[in-house]
Amino acid sequence: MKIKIGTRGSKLALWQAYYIEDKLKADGIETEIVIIETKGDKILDRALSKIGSKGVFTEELEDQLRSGEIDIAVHSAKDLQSELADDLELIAFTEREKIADVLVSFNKNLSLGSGESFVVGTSSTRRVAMLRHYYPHIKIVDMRGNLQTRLRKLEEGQCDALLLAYAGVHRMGYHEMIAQELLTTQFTPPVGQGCVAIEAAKSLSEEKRAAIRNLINDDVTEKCLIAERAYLRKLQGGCSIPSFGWCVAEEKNGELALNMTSGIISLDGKMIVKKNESKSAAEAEQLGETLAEKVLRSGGAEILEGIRNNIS
Ligand SMILES: NCc1[nH]cc(CCC(=O)O)c1CC(=O)O
Repeated sequence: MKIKIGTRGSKLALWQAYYIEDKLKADGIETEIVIIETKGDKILDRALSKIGSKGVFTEELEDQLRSGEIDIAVHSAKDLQSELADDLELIAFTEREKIADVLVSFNKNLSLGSGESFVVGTSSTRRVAMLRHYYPHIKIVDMRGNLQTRLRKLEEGQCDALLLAYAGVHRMGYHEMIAQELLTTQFTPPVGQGCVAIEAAKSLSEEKRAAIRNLINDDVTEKCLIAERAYLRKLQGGCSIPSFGWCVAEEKNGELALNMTSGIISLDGKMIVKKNESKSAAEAEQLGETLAEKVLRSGGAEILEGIRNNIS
């Protein structure tokens, strides 16, 4: 059996693809990595929220899944749309690593809470809004591009620090530049952060599908991701909406219990809705949906409408 692994060409994407490849190879499966450039990789001069359309980082990969050019596509779970086309599915989720956001800088003494004002580069609407909400004295500059591009901009002095996901920083080996790990109570992560997901066409052979699931999937992470993605789907927020959703699993009396915190924040950081709820792992999907309903009912719908008017 040979499994063809499709991936974007960024260093982070390649790290993830090799990570998956290693797990398959360890079981004697033959693999091939196919690098595919997406629209999101090509267009670097516009804010992502302005390119706007769904799937700018996934469309080309999905076309090749359908044609059988590749068997699986490897993604950061965070970058995936909440709804996939009917002929595609997510067949595995890797065990999640630390989900926090981190402040990365050449100056390790920087801290958001110090009261000192400095310039943070980020392009994530969620991070911008949370900075405005919790740390209004911080100046923000828009910073797109892959991790290496952003670090170069940091080096050139376009900002004093970057706000990034620990997972990416760790995978790229920039660990020692972490000045501060942010509190998850403030910077609650977005749906999927820290997890690698495997996408496949439903037409993939059962033999391959089973082998991949068996070697890659972490059952506990999968439950959490099902809840988180149900939240995102019900909220109808794309990846450019500053929503967040983080589900944690815990063994309780021999049963897996899920606890999830999710919400949405206005772009200016002035309004934030955050809700928490628990359910059994068997009700993962309902957990996400219930939370979305709660968030929407408690002011989330108004925030979402404001954001839509602003972005379009
Ligand atoms: N949107 C870019 C992106 N997609 C996945 C990661 C990091 C890895 C992860 O969260 O799994 C990053 C970089 C970042 O947000 O700092």
